[in-house]
Amino acid sequence: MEKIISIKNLTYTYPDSKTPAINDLSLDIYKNEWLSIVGKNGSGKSTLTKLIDGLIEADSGTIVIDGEVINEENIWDARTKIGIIFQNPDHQFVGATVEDDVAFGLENQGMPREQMVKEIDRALDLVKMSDFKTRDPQSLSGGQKQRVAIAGVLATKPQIVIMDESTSMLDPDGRKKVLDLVQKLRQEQDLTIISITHDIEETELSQRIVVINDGKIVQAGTPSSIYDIGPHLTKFGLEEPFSSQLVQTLRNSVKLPEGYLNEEELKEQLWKLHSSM
Ligand SMILES: Nc1ncnc2c1ncn2[C@@H]1O[C@H](COP(=O)(O)OP(=O)(O)OP(=O)(O)O)[C@@H](O)[C@H]1O
Repeated sequence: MEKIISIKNLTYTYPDSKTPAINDLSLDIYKNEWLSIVGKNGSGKSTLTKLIDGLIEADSGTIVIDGEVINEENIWDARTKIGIIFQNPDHQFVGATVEDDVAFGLENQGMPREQMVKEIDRALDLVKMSDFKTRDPQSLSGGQKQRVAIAGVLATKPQIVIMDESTSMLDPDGRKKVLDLVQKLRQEQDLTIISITHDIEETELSQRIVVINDGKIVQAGTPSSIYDIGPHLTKFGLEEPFSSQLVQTLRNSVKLPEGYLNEEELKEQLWKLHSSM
């Protein structure tokens, strides 16, 4: 597997703080993977994002993006490879219409008008929002707003998309739709997804989870292996996933296979039990 980001011994302490927000953290992220970074409030997730995107500079350690050690000279080039989708889409809208909004990142790149129109259409088509081109972004639902925000990011053709609590303001249905879309785009557009969240439920579609606490990685593994530590997640200020809690409770009365079961697997097991009764 090819690395797209390689972080080594990264440490950062805010100027007015005594304890490091990121503390000797090392992490490799691979091309086309979906990595979830989870941790409670204040664990260091946003600081790590800011370091990766070059908004702040580490006190020590290195970040390699797409083969280049990041420094003051090449950070702007590295940033063009990264797109960030934030928690509250209202804070990212700058245009009066959906298409103006998607155009924003492209205008910043100085793209000629004709090519820009094509790119906007392509990006809106990818997120199935072409019919909303002339709408005021503020008039859209939360899920639609996030799809437009994703289009804005995709239009600039990043290799890496960082989702910073991007679905935390959506209802369960809106959240599922956005996460399914991200999964599809990851596969079709060969993107690397880094999703940052304090909500473990949001990580099911990712391939790997790292749990951070006090600026350090305290657990890493596949979603099943992380969900499997169930109640121990509370040690890091995280809630045990609902399906994992349910499985623990059901195990007291029915026989279920070992290990973590996701919702689909649990449904299947319960059907089997039901039909054998
Ligand atoms: N501008 C700042 N100045 C000083 N300390 C800061 C600043 N921003 C964050 N911190 C501290 O750094 C640590 C990590 O914060 P960070 O915002 O990275 O956490 P987080 O995991 O993103 O939290 P949340 O989920 O609440 O967004 C915390 O102890 C926080 O208080």
